Amino acid sequence: MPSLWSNESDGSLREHLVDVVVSGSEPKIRVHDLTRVADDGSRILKGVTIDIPKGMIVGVIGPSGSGKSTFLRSLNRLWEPPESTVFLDGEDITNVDVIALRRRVGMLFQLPVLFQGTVADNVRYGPNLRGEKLSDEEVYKLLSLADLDASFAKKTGAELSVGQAQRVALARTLANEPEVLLLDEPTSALDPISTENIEDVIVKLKKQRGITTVIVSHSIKQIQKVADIVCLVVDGEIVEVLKPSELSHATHPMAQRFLQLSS
Ligand SMILES: Nc1ncnc2c1ncn2[C@@H]1O[C@H](COP(=O)(O)OP(=O)(O)OP(=O)(O)O)[C@@H](O)[C@H]1O
Repeated sequence: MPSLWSNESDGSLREHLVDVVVSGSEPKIRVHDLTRVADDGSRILKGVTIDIPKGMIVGVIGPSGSGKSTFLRSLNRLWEPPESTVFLDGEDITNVDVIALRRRVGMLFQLPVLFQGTVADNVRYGPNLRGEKLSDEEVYKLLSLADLDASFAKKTGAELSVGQAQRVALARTLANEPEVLLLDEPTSALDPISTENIEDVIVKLKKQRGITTVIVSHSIKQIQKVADIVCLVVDGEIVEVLKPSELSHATHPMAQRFLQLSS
């Protein structure tokens, strides 16, 4: 159960991480002993413990069915975690109003689902719910942040490619000014160029806005491109935390096998 701040069993891991972690600062997200038991008694997550530093991009990789999505969904209560297991800025998220939480912790899925209406309507959706009306300029700015030009504002979902729709979904999420982005295989349905666009935007958001990001991906290449640190999940546990450039150093046998097959 590695923590980014300390790892009793592996001093070298701590050394590896010292230069990417801002030592001493409060983590943006703290996950402590998070366990999920399925109805049949099997454990989907087994005591996951990790601190996610503010402003960092954390990649989550691992074999299919290892619990990556369940972990991600627990961070904004799409799956309700037990009390006192997930904290945002030190506050137990089960005590935070769920709508407010999901504004602060936005999420993007594998396939974008746009609401009826235009792209601009979609981008305005969240602010509208709060009684805020975004100007055209504000909509264009959000589209630009997601690498779409202003001409998209009037289009409808039916006129967009999946990659463009995913960027609209991202702009809609960004309209809520999230502090954290959860990305669940956000490019697995996209072509290589759309994939690159989204990857570039993820890195830009970190640099320009300091958004803390957790990205689940099956692409080692993608994780190496965008992530600052990588969590290897095997059978409901985070078995290793590594720098992207050091993935080949993974020691857990299943993690090694997964990495060999994926590279
Ligand atoms: N609501 C649920 N009820 C029971 N079991 C579930 C539920 N959701 C997920 N599981 C099981 O939990 C395990 C982990 O699922 P999860 O989707 O988190 O894995 P994953 O690592 O994201 O997989 P993939 O890479 O294939 O998306 C799987 O065995 C899955 O069948």
